[in-house]
Amino acid sequence: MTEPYIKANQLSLTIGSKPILKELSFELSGNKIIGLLGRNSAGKTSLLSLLASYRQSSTGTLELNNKNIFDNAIAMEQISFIKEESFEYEYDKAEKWLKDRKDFRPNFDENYANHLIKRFKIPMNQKVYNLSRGMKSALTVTLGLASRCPITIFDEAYLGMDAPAREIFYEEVLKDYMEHPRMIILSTHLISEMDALFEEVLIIKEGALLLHKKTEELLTEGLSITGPSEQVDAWTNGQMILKEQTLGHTKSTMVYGPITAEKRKAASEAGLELGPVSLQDLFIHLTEEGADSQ
Ligand SMILES: Nc1ncnc2c1ncn2[C@@H]1O[C@H](COP(=O)(O)OP(=O)(O)OP(=O)(O)O)[C@@H](O)[C@H]1O
Repeated sequence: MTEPYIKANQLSLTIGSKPILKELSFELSGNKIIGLLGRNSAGKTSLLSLLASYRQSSTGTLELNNKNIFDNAIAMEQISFIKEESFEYEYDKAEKWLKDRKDFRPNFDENYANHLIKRFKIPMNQKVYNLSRGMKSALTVTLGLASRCPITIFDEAYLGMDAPAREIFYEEVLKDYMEHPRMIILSTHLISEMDALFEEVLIIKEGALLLHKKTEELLTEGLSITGPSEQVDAWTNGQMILKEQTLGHTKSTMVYGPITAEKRKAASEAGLELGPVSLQDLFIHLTEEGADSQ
């Protein structure tokens, strides 16, 4: 199949009178791992539900390879949407649950599924509703990874897992993506553990798209600058300031936005210390009430 190309144009979702998603326009193309970041209630699940055709947008368009996604059987075959499930009424054993689903997934790799079952130690002879929350997550994640759909969406499906299990998940996402490239979209608000996975990120805030950038580019636009307060203030004047901390006469300020080579040179000439900012820090401060990106 050709590499996926998703285009959203002025995409909005209103439920009742509540605007949930507000005129989002973006393009996602090619095989890559994409992070969809947003605070609680930002609209991540709502956006992913539109992508997976679980919902129809109120206005705007959403296309896969230039065809409307909603009600499009071809698009449906190419998208796998994995989210945390409570499975309250899932009385089948885990092995039957997985078997019933794999038949609808043409790229499903049984050997790989078995490998994941062993790594996550999923008790496949137990009834699904009886599995622990972490094992339910591991089961859905196994389905998502082993299905090898051209567009695989994980909507915080790994939240129920403990730290070692999440580590396995991150390792497997990366390893399997390298061997079988596809578009993988991971939504999360737990960024520090996952930032190394994302080639690009979309950040949504209160239903609107705050930014969509390559992770590398985003990270070069965040900078912490430390030194004598007056000099730091002079240097950061005119920059978008995300955070300031002062200790005695020393100040550390986090800024965001394009920084010219001359400005960097001026900082080193003034003896100011420039340091990187993590994706998590950028996310926290860019999505704060009152903050606005450029
Ligand atoms: N069916 C619905 N009816 C009314 N409001 C809804 C419905 N579904 C979602 N919302 C609202 O839309 C907003 C976005 O919810 P959504 O689940 O998409 O956010 P999220 O970013 O995935 O949040 P979280 O990280 O907490 O899971 C929330 O305010 C939520 O209450």
